Amino acid sequence: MYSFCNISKHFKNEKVLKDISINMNEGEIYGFLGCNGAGKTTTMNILSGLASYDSGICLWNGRNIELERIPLEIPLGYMMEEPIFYNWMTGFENLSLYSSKPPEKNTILRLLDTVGMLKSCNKRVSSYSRGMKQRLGMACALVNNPDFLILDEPTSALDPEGRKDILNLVSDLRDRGKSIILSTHILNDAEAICDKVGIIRNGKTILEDSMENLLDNHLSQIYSIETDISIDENLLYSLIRKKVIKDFRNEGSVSSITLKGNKGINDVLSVLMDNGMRILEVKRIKQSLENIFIERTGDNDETSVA
Ligand SMILES: Nc1ncnc2c1ncn2[C@@H]1O[C@H](COP(=O)(O)OP(=O)(O)OP(=O)(O)O)[C@@H](O)[C@H]1O
Repeated sequence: MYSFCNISKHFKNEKVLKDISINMNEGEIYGFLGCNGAGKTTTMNILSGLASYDSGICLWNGRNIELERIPLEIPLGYMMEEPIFYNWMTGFENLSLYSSKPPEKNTILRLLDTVGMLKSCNKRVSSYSRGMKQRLGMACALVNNPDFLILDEPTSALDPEGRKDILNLVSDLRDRGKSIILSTHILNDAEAICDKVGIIRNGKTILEDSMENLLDNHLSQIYSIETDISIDENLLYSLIRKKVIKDFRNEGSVSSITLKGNKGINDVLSVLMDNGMRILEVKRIKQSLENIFIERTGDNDETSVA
Protein backbone atom coordinates (compact mmCIF):
# COMPACT_ATOMS: atom_id res chain seq x y z
CA MET A 1 0.00 0.00 0.00
CA TYR A 2 1.27 3.47 -0.89
CA SER A 3 -0.08 6.41 1.10
CA PHE A 4 0.43 10.13 0.81
CA CYS A 5 -1.35 11.77 3.72
CA ASN A 6 -2.32 15.21 4.93
CA ILE A 7 -0.48 17.09 2.21
CA SER A 8 -0.82 20.85 2.60
CA LYS A 9 0.72 23.81 0.80
CA HIS A 10 0.24 27.53 0.51
CA PHE A 11 1.13 30.07 -2.16
CA LYS A 12 1.71 33.50 -0.56
CA ASN A 13 -1.29 33.96 1.77
CA GLU A 14 -3.46 31.34 0.16
CA LYS A 15 -3.61 27.78 1.42
CA VAL A 16 -4.25 25.83 -1.79
CA LEU A 17 -3.80 22.31 -0.44
CA LYS A 18 -5.44 21.82 2.94
CA ASP A 19 -5.57 18.09 3.42
CA ILE A 20 -4.86 15.86 0.45
CA SER A 21 -4.61 12.12 1.04
CA ILE A 22 -4.02 9.42 -1.54
CA ASN A 23 -4.04 5.72 -0.61
CA MET A 24 -3.30 3.35 -3.44
CA ASN A 25 -2.32 -0.26 -3.91
CA GLU A 26 0.71 -1.37 -5.83
CA GLY A 27 -0.09 -2.09 -9.46
CA GLU A 28 -3.25 -0.04 -9.72
CA ILE A 29 -4.39 3.03 -11.63
CA TYR A 30 -5.55 5.76 -9.28
CA GLY A 31 -7.76 8.43 -10.81
CA PHE A 32 -7.02 11.76 -9.17
CA LEU A 33 -10.03 13.94 -9.97
CA GLY A 34 -11.12 17.46 -9.20
CA CYS A 35 -12.47 20.61 -10.82
CA ASN A 36 -10.18 23.30 -12.28
CA GLY A 37 -8.01 24.77 -9.54
CA ALA A 38 -8.79 22.00 -7.01
CA GLY A 39 -5.09 21.27 -6.53
CA LYS A 40 -4.26 18.25 -8.70
CA THR A 41 -1.20 19.63 -10.49
CA THR A 42 0.16 21.17 -7.29
CA THR A 43 -0.14 17.79 -5.54
CA MET A 44 1.50 15.97 -8.45
CA ASN A 45 4.32 18.53 -8.52
CA ILE A 46 4.93 17.87 -4.81
CA LEU A 47 4.94 14.08 -5.27
CA SER A 48 7.42 14.36 -8.11
CA GLY A 49 9.72 16.64 -6.16
CA LEU A 50 9.12 19.74 -8.29
CA ALA A 51 7.30 21.79 -5.64
CA SER A 52 7.76 22.46 -1.96
CA TYR A 53 5.04 21.72 0.60
CA ASP A 54 4.10 22.67 4.17
CA SER A 55 3.28 19.25 5.60
CA GLY A 56 2.66 15.70 4.47
CA ILE A 57 3.61 12.09 5.02
CA CYS A 58 4.50 9.34 2.56
CA LEU A 59 4.29 5.67 3.51
CA TRP A 60 5.71 3.43 0.79
CA ASN A 61 5.47 -0.31 1.45
CA GLY A 62 5.63 0.34 5.18
CA ARG A 63 8.54 2.78 4.89
CA ASN A 64 8.17 6.37 5.97
CA ILE A 65 9.67 8.60 3.26
CA GLU A 66 9.85 12.37 3.43
CA LEU A 67 7.87 13.83 0.55
CA GLU A 68 10.85 15.66 -0.91
CA ARG A 69 12.78 12.38 -1.03
CA ILE A 70 10.15 10.51 -3.05
CA PRO A 71 11.94 10.99 -6.40
CA LEU A 72 15.22 9.89 -4.82
CA GLU A 73 13.83 6.77 -3.16
CA ILE A 74 11.15 5.63 -5.58
CA PRO A 75 11.84 5.19 -9.31
CA LEU A 76 9.21 7.51 -10.74
CA GLY A 77 8.22 9.01 -14.06
CA TYR A 78 6.27 12.25 -14.23
CA MET A 79 4.38 13.44 -17.23
CA MET A 80 3.40 17.09 -16.93
CA GLU A 81 0.27 18.21 -18.73
CA GLU A 82 2.34 20.50 -20.94
CA PRO A 83 5.79 18.93 -21.03
CA ILE A 84 8.75 21.22 -21.65
CA PHE A 85 11.40 20.33 -24.22
CA TYR A 86 14.38 21.85 -26.00
CA ASN A 87 12.58 23.11 -29.08
CA TRP A 88 15.63 23.18 -31.35
CA MET A 89 16.32 19.49 -30.71
CA THR A 90 14.46 16.53 -32.22
CA GLY A 91 12.06 14.28 -30.34
CA PHE A 92 14.67 11.52 -30.42
CA GLU A 93 17.33 13.82 -28.94
CA ASN A 94 15.01 15.16 -26.24
CA LEU A 95 13.96 11.67 -25.19
CA SER A 96 17.60 10.51 -25.12
CA LEU A 97 18.36 13.38 -22.72
CA TYR A 98 15.76 12.11 -20.27
CA SER A 99 17.44 8.73 -20.06
CA SER A 100 19.38 8.32 -16.83
CA LYS A 101 21.67 5.69 -18.44
CA PRO A 102 23.59 6.20 -21.70
CA PRO A 103 20.64 5.95 -24.13
CA GLU A 104 20.42 2.87 -26.33
CA LYS A 105 19.23 3.82 -29.80
CA ASN A 106 16.94 0.80 -30.21
CA THR A 107 15.32 1.26 -26.80
CA ILE A 108 14.61 4.92 -27.56
CA LEU A 109 13.18 4.07 -30.99
CA ARG A 110 10.98 1.33 -29.52
CA LEU A 111 9.60 3.74 -26.95
CA LEU A 112 8.93 6.37 -29.62
CA ASP A 113 7.07 3.70 -31.57
CA THR A 114 5.03 2.76 -28.48
CA VAL A 115 3.75 6.34 -28.12
CA GLY A 116 3.17 6.75 -31.88
CA MET A 117 6.06 9.17 -32.47
CA LEU A 118 8.45 7.08 -34.53
CA LYS A 119 7.70 8.84 -37.83
CA SER A 120 8.24 12.34 -36.40
CA CYS A 121 11.11 11.57 -34.06
CA ASN A 122 13.76 13.21 -36.27
CA LYS A 123 11.85 16.49 -36.59
CA ARG A 124 12.55 19.40 -34.27
CA VAL A 125 10.17 19.66 -31.31
CA SER A 126 9.37 23.27 -32.39
CA SER A 127 7.35 21.74 -35.25
CA TYR A 128 5.31 19.45 -32.96
CA SER A 129 1.63 19.94 -32.15
CA ARG A 130 0.46 19.89 -28.49
CA GLY A 131 -0.69 16.30 -28.95
CA MET A 132 2.71 15.25 -30.32
CA LYS A 133 4.44 16.91 -27.37
CA GLN A 134 2.10 15.05 -25.04
CA ARG A 135 3.00 11.73 -26.67
CA LEU A 136 6.69 12.58 -26.36
CA GLY A 137 6.06 13.56 -22.71
CA MET A 138 4.61 10.10 -22.12
CA ALA A 139 7.76 8.53 -23.59
CA CYS A 140 9.93 10.71 -21.32
CA ALA A 141 7.96 9.53 -18.26
CA LEU A 142 8.61 5.92 -19.29
CA VAL A 143 12.21 6.11 -20.51
CA ASN A 144 13.78 5.04 -17.19
CA ASN A 145 11.29 2.20 -16.70
CA PRO A 146 9.91 3.57 -13.39
CA ASP A 147 7.71 1.60 -10.97
CA PHE A 148 5.57 4.61 -10.19
CA LEU A 149 4.04 6.93 -12.80
CA ILE A 150 2.45 10.30 -12.23
CA LEU A 151 0.45 11.40 -15.27
CA ASP A 152 -1.12 14.87 -15.27
CA GLU A 153 -3.95 14.92 -17.81
CA PRO A 154 -2.03 12.67 -20.21
CA THR A 155 -4.70 12.74 -22.94
CA SER A 156 -5.94 16.34 -22.78
CA ALA A 157 -4.41 17.36 -26.14
CA LEU A 158 -4.96 14.10 -28.00
CA ASP A 159 -7.43 13.22 -30.74
CA PRO A 160 -9.83 10.30 -30.03
CA GLU A 161 -7.50 7.72 -31.59
CA GLY A 162 -4.49 9.08 -29.70
CA ARG A 163 -6.50 9.05 -26.48
CA LYS A 164 -7.43 5.43 -27.02
CA ASP A 165 -3.77 4.51 -27.72
CA ILE A 166 -2.51 6.21 -24.57
CA LEU A 167 -5.28 4.74 -22.39
CA ASN A 168 -4.44 1.27 -23.73
CA LEU A 169 -0.78 1.94 -22.98
CA VAL A 170 -1.59 3.05 -19.42
CA SER A 171 -3.70 -0.10 -18.88
CA ASP A 172 -0.84 -2.25 -20.22
CA LEU A 173 1.58 -0.56 -17.84
CA ARG A 174 -0.73 -1.34 -14.92
CA ASP A 175 -0.93 -4.95 -16.11
CA ARG A 176 2.88 -5.02 -16.04
CA GLY A 177 2.78 -4.03 -12.35
CA LYS A 178 3.31 -0.26 -12.52
CA SER A 179 1.52 1.94 -10.00
CA ILE A 180 -0.04 4.95 -11.68
CA ILE A 181 -1.65 8.17 -10.50
CA LEU A 182 -3.50 9.86 -13.30
CA SER A 183 -5.47 13.10 -13.36
CA THR A 184 -8.06 13.76 -16.03
CA HIS A 185 -11.19 15.76 -16.68
CA ILE A 186 -12.41 13.07 -19.08
CA LEU A 187 -14.40 11.04 -16.61
CA ASN A 188 -15.40 8.35 -19.10
CA ASP A 189 -11.68 7.61 -19.52
CA ALA A 190 -11.19 7.45 -15.76
CA GLU A 191 -14.19 5.14 -15.42
CA ALA A 192 -12.80 2.90 -18.16
CA ILE A 193 -9.32 2.35 -16.73
CA CYS A 194 -9.02 3.41 -13.07
CA ASP A 195 -9.12 0.90 -10.23
CA LYS A 196 -9.49 3.49 -7.51
CA VAL A 197 -10.57 7.12 -7.45
CA GLY A 198 -9.85 10.09 -5.23
CA ILE A 199 -11.92 13.23 -5.68
CA ILE A 200 -10.53 16.50 -4.35
CA ARG A 201 -12.29 19.78 -3.85
CA ASN A 202 -10.75 23.09 -2.81
CA GLY A 203 -7.51 21.40 -1.79
CA LYS A 204 -9.10 18.60 0.26
CA THR A 205 -9.77 14.95 -0.47
CA ILE A 206 -13.54 14.58 -0.21
CA LEU A 207 -13.96 11.02 -1.43
CA GLU A 208 -11.72 8.03 -2.02
CA ASP A 209 -12.84 4.53 -2.91
CA SER A 210 -12.44 1.70 -5.40
CA MET A 211 -14.19 2.34 -8.71
CA GLU A 212 -16.50 -0.59 -8.03
CA ASN A 213 -17.63 0.74 -4.63
CA LEU A 214 -17.97 4.25 -5.97
CA LEU A 215 -20.35 3.23 -8.73
CA ASP A 216 -22.34 1.01 -6.35
CA ASN A 217 -22.54 2.97 -3.13
CA HIS A 218 -21.73 6.62 -3.41
CA LEU A 219 -24.58 8.07 -5.31
CA SER A 220 -28.28 8.71 -5.09
CA GLN A 221 -29.43 5.53 -6.81
CA ILE A 222 -31.86 5.72 -9.70
CA TYR A 223 -34.51 3.02 -10.25
CA SER A 224 -36.82 2.49 -13.14
CA ILE A 225 -40.17 1.18 -11.84
CA GLU A 226 -42.89 -0.16 -14.08
CA THR A 227 -46.40 -0.29 -12.59
CA ASP A 228 -49.75 -1.48 -13.93
CA ILE A 229 -51.17 2.07 -13.72
CA SER A 230 -49.06 5.22 -13.94
CA ILE A 231 -47.98 6.59 -10.59
CA ASP A 232 -49.86 9.68 -9.44
CA GLU A 233 -47.39 12.59 -9.44
CA ASN A 234 -48.90 13.96 -6.19
CA LEU A 235 -47.84 10.74 -4.49
CA LEU A 236 -44.29 11.16 -5.78
CA TYR A 237 -44.21 14.84 -4.72
CA SER A 238 -45.27 13.72 -1.23
CA LEU A 239 -42.31 11.29 -1.18
CA ILE A 240 -39.99 14.18 -2.09
CA ARG A 241 -41.44 16.27 0.77
CA LYS A 242 -40.92 13.34 3.17
CA LYS A 243 -37.29 13.13 1.88
CA VAL A 244 -37.74 9.50 0.76
CA ILE A 245 -36.86 10.37 -2.83
CA LYS A 246 -34.97 13.22 -4.43
CA ASP A 247 -36.49 13.41 -7.88
CA PHE A 248 -38.63 11.54 -10.38
CA ARG A 249 -39.58 11.40 -14.04
CA ASN A 250 -42.84 9.85 -15.18
CA GLU A 251 -43.22 8.29 -18.63
CA GLY A 252 -46.59 6.51 -18.75
CA SER A 253 -46.45 3.35 -16.71
CA VAL A 254 -42.66 3.64 -16.18
CA SER A 255 -41.24 6.03 -13.59
CA SER A 256 -37.63 6.86 -13.03
CA ILE A 257 -37.08 7.51 -9.32
CA THR A 258 -33.94 9.04 -7.82
CA LEU A 259 -33.58 8.04 -4.18
CA LYS A 260 -32.08 10.33 -1.52
CA GLY A 261 -29.12 7.99 -1.13
CA ASN A 262 -28.41 4.37 -1.93
CA LYS A 263 -31.18 2.98 0.31
CA GLY A 264 -34.95 3.32 0.47
CA ILE A 265 -36.21 1.53 -2.63
CA ASN A 266 -38.26 -0.87 -0.46
CA ASP A 267 -39.97 2.10 1.23
CA VAL A 268 -40.91 3.48 -2.18
CA LEU A 269 -42.27 0.14 -3.39
CA SER A 270 -44.32 -0.29 -0.16
CA VAL A 271 -45.91 3.15 -0.63
CA LEU A 272 -46.81 2.33 -4.22
CA MET A 273 -48.37 -1.02 -3.27
CA ASP A 274 -50.23 0.57 -0.33
CA ASN A 275 -51.73 2.94 -2.89
CA GLY A 276 -53.09 0.10 -5.00
CA MET A 277 -50.40 -0.20 -7.67
CA ARG A 278 -48.99 -3.47 -8.90
CA ILE A 279 -45.22 -3.48 -9.45
CA LEU A 280 -44.38 -5.09 -12.79
CA GLU A 281 -40.62 -4.47 -12.96
CA VAL A 282 -37.90 -2.75 -10.92
CA LYS A 283 -34.49 -2.03 -12.52
CA ARG A 284 -31.57 -0.19 -11.06
CA ILE A 285 -30.03 2.25 -13.54
CA LYS A 286 -26.25 2.05 -13.63
CA GLN A 287 -24.71 5.34 -12.57
CA SER A 288 -21.63 6.91 -14.09
CA LEU A 289 -18.49 8.34 -12.53
CA GLU A 290 -19.46 11.65 -14.14
CA ASN A 291 -22.72 11.73 -12.11
CA ILE A 292 -20.84 10.94 -8.90
CA PHE A 293 -18.31 13.65 -9.65
CA ILE A 294 -21.00 16.27 -10.36
CA GLU A 295 -22.98 15.30 -7.27
CA ARG A 296 -19.91 15.37 -5.00
CA THR A 297 -18.22 18.47 -6.31
CA GLY A 298 -21.41 20.51 -6.81
CA ASP A 299 -22.22 23.53 -4.62
CA ASN A 300 -24.53 21.60 -2.32
CA ASP A 301 -22.03 18.86 -1.72
CA GLU A 302 -21.50 17.49 1.77
CA THR A 303 -17.74 17.24 1.85
CA SER A 304 -17.22 14.05 3.79
CA VAL A 305 -14.48 11.50 3.21
CA ALA A 306 -15.91 8.03 2.74
N1 LIG B 1 2.58 29.21 -8.84
C1 LIG B 1 1.42 29.51 -8.25
N2 LIG B 1 1.27 30.65 -7.54
C2 LIG B 1 0.11 30.94 -6.93
N3 LIG B 1 -0.98 30.15 -6.94
C3 LIG B 1 -0.90 29.00 -7.64
C4 LIG B 1 0.31 28.62 -8.32
N4 LIG B 1 0.10 27.42 -8.91
C5 LIG B 1 -1.18 27.07 -8.61
N5 LIG B 1 -1.76 28.01 -7.85
C6 LIG B 1 -3.14 27.97 -7.31
O1 LIG B 1 -3.29 26.74 -6.62
C7 LIG B 1 -4.61 26.23 -6.81
C8 LIG B 1 -4.50 24.81 -7.34
O2 LIG B 1 -3.98 24.86 -8.67
P1 LIG B 1 -3.67 23.53 -9.50
O3 LIG B 1 -3.01 23.95 -10.77
O4 LIG B 1 -2.95 22.58 -8.63
O5 LIG B 1 -5.13 22.99 -9.78
P2 LIG B 1 -5.61 21.80 -10.75
O6 LIG B 1 -6.55 20.96 -9.94
O7 LIG B 1 -4.44 21.11 -11.34
O8 LIG B 1 -6.41 22.61 -11.85
P3 LIG B 1 -6.66 22.27 -13.44
O9 LIG B 1 -7.66 21.15 -13.49
O10 LIG B 1 -7.25 23.55 -13.93
O11 LIG B 1 -5.35 21.93 -14.08
C9 LIG B 1 -5.33 27.20 -7.74
O12 LIG B 1 -6.10 28.07 -6.95
C10 LIG B 1 -4.20 27.95 -8.40
O13 LIG B 1 -4.61 29.25 -8.73
